[in-house]
Amino acid sequence: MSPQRKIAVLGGGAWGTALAANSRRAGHEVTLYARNADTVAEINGARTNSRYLGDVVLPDGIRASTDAAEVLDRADIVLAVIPAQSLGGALKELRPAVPVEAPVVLCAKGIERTTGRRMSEVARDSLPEHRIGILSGPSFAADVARGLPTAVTVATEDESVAASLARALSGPAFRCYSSVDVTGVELGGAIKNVLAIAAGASTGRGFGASAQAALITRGFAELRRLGKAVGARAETIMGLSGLGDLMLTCSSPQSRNYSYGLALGRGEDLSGRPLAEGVATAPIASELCERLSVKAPIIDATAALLDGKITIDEAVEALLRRPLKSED
Ligand SMILES: NC(=O)C1=CN([C@@H]2O[C@H](COP(=O)(O)OP(=O)(O)OC[C@H]3O[C@@H](n4cnc5c(N)ncnc54)[C@H](O)[C@@H]3O)[C@@H](O)[C@H]2O)C=CC1
Ligand SMILES: O=C(CO)COP(=O)(O)O
Repeated sequence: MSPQRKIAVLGGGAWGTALAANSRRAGHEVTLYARNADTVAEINGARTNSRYLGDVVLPDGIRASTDAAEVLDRADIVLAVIPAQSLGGALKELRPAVPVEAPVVLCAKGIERTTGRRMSEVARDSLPEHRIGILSGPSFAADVARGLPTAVTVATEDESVAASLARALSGPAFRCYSSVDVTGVELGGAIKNVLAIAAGASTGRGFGASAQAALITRGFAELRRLGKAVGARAETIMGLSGLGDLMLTCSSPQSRNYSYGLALGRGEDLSGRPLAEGVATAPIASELCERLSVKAPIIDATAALLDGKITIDEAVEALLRRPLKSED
């Protein structure tokens, strides 16, 4: 076990709470910042976060607060678990309270809709003096909060910082691999959400398991091409944060993105659903592919579908009618 550190978690949703539970099980002092006073009271009192994690009981000793400065005071490691589209603004606001020595590990999966920036680019702008890391991989919050076995990747540009973060964040059932490929790790997490919406929509519409497998595999080819274009390592795209997370997210209704796609495919009402990061990431991922001349028909079709420009039937028909080509 690594020496005890103080870990400050920013964000009191499903993933922030699950990572706080994991950090506590790994033996650290853990504080958690949530904006909602009821959430804070529930975590500190009943040791639950029922809105996001049902009846899962959290380990003893997590101290939640609505006071970000108190949570961040003397932190050795900061886990930023704020949704992708809010991350930049939140970090800018919190900047004076974030200790400069503490690496800031970003745990959101998305691309900023208005700028096309990946999470590390967003954070470097908001926190220019801090070391920035990414944590990503196949990991449902409910599984991690319950202490079920999980493996993820933690990346920073500095190899020794990545290794030290992986040691610190690994817990009894949570295994962190380290990486220096920040771009690759964050890209996989963002794109798999878009592809999960596509897979869910196809299945929800009744196109069957073969179509779903084809979408996942050809979607993965798009991720590989995009990864190459932005300088990600092929091994990373093949790893936990790429292929691993794609497999998980595209195959389980536990995923909010896959479930969003399922509901879309079934023609259900989409209002008031839980966070599905792929909805905001799809259009900007499609734009990014176009800008980089990366062929990404599934990402493009998902963006068009979400925008109401085409129906699922039209999207699938257009994908099937593309000129035949060699498999690459
Ligand atoms: N839930 C999961 O299984 C996993 C989620 N993630 C990623 O983690 C990120 C967060 O997801 P969840 O925690 O699951 O979402 P969630 O919807 O459960 O919670 C989001 C939390 O962020 C808070 N928040 C929003 N804007 C904020 C701001 N400006 N300042 C402070 N707090 C703010 C909300 O109040 C809420 O408590 C997403 O990017 C998601 O893709 C990654 C791995 C697993
Ligand atoms: O990122 C996740 C699993 O690794 C969680 O996926 P959803 O956000 O689709 O629930």
